[in-house]
Amino acid sequence: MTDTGGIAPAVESILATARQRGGGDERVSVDPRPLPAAIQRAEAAGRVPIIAEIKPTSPTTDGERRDDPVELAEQMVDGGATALSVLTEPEHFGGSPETLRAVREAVDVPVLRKDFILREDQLDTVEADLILLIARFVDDLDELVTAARERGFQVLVETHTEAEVETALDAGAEIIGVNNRDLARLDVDLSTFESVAPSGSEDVTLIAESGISTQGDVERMRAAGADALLVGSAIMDGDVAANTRRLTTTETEQ
Ligand SMILES: O=C(O)c1ccccc1NCC(=O)[C@H](O)[C@H](O)COP(=O)(O)O
Repeated sequence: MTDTGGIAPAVESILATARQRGGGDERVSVDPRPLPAAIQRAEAAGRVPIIAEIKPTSPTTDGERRDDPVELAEQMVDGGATALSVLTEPEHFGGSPETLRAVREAVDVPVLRKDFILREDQLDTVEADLILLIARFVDDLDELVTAARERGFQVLVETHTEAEVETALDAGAEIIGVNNRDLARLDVDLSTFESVAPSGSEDVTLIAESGISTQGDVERMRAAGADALLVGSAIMDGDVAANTRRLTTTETEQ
């Protein structure tokens, strides 16, 4: 694993269970719904491209939301979500591969599998349009990016530092997320995206992740170059359709 030094106990626990988790028996083959095209459609329709996350709970959330994930997904799409992110991690986030399967069947937007994937066999758990790989935790990013693409997945490489962005670009990443949440301390700082996101790379789709809750936050991340924003807690807390609509209809200048 690349670097797990000095990370929060909750994340140590997430990684320990991820190392134990098996993968699928059969290699998956995905015909993905393209994220860049979905982002373009949202922008043409005057909506901010938001990837709304179905996150029943997390180490930094109080309690668990037990609503039907398919209903939540449909409400997010009604609210204008460009894509969905579905947690499949069971122990710390209340997710499951079955949830993702059901959500992907019910909607027609791209669906990201949000999990802590460390090995190739874990790619074969369930079909998704995109898969998340966290640069900090994957041993050989090039190898896993290639393995994911061979299965048809689009790959979102998550970063938190400039060095990780370099690693992602070296691995040929075309979709890069900058997580404003520091997985070492679990604190969130929106200036992370502003300082770490690469500028001027037209070929890369840039996603600002975590800590986005207000229309001001949306404007700030868009002004810093985010093509799309990944939002979990602020959408899951309350009326998910209304929360999604509030963020997707923010006026931004790009
Ligand atoms: O969300 C957490 O508490 C968390 C804790 C430990 C590792 C990862 C965690 N979250 C993963 C994410 O990247 C977020 O779910 C996602 O970016 C949405 O963030 P937010 O909008 O702040 O819920």
